[in-house]
Amino acid sequence: MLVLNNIKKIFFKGTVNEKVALENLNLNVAPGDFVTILGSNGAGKSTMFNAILGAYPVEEGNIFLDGEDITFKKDYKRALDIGCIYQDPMRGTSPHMTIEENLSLAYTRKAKRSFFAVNKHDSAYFKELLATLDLGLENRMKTQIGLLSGGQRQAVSLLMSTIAGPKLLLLDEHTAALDPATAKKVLKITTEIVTKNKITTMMITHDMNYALSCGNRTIMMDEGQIILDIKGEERASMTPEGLVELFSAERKKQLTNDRMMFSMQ
Ligand SMILES: Nc1ncnc2c1ncn2[C@@H]1O[C@H](COP(=O)(O)OP(=O)(O)OP(=O)(O)O)[C@@H](O)[C@H]1O
Repeated sequence: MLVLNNIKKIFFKGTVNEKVALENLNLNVAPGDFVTILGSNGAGKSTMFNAILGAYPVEEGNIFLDGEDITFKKDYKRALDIGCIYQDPMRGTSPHMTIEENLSLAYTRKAKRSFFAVNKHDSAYFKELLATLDLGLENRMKTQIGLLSGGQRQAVSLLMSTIAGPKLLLLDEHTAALDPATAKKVLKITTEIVTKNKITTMMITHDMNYALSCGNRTIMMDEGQIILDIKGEERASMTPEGLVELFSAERKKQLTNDRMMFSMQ
């Protein structure tokens, strides 16, 4: 459902600061896949997401979503089909609007309905959705979202990003700024939401354990390319240590000398 075909992205092209961030990047994600993405700092993970989102044009290659070539499609049009949640809980929500107003904005955007006030029917639906988070937020629907904790905000962001049924959900280290217990809870909620709604998902993480425990496929990036792609039985029996060894062998380098920053809590 998502195909990346020979993607190349260069920053500061033709200058002394030229940086090839993605090169020969190929990926084929099947409908319903939940792909976790690992890689060292600067490997190109966020750049890949930005290329999919249309934040900037790519130098070479094509991007297909559900068979449609979206390579030259405007970012705001892609946003109707692709949800994204970032590390910073402040991003993606309107802090001075209430929880229910934020949900309503996300809900009505794709339906091309005007946003005036939250109607009773929608309000009941939002309450039901919030209750599934099990954070008590269904009783705080009139609370400004800026007053919520980081974890609560990320949980609401998950609802906002999935409420209009996106084709693809991109999670860019969306639990990295949360304490370990909250991160675990938000990941549990993430898995529940994407599984229930059958949303094709890609999640960047630096945590090897989460990379293997969430989703059905793990890819590892290095220098703008995918160097490992693990799924099925191989993944089911994979350990974080095994991943490190595989990565190490692939790069023919020892990870101790590497810039990789993986936590193995
Ligand atoms: N907007 C930009 N302008 C210039 N260079 C950029 C830009 N975005 C990314 N880069 C460069 O492209 C390379 C890949 O960066 P990217 O942010 O995709 O890495 P990453 O794998 O997401 O790393 P991290 O784990 O640290 O977030 C890096 O060398 C980075 O400095």
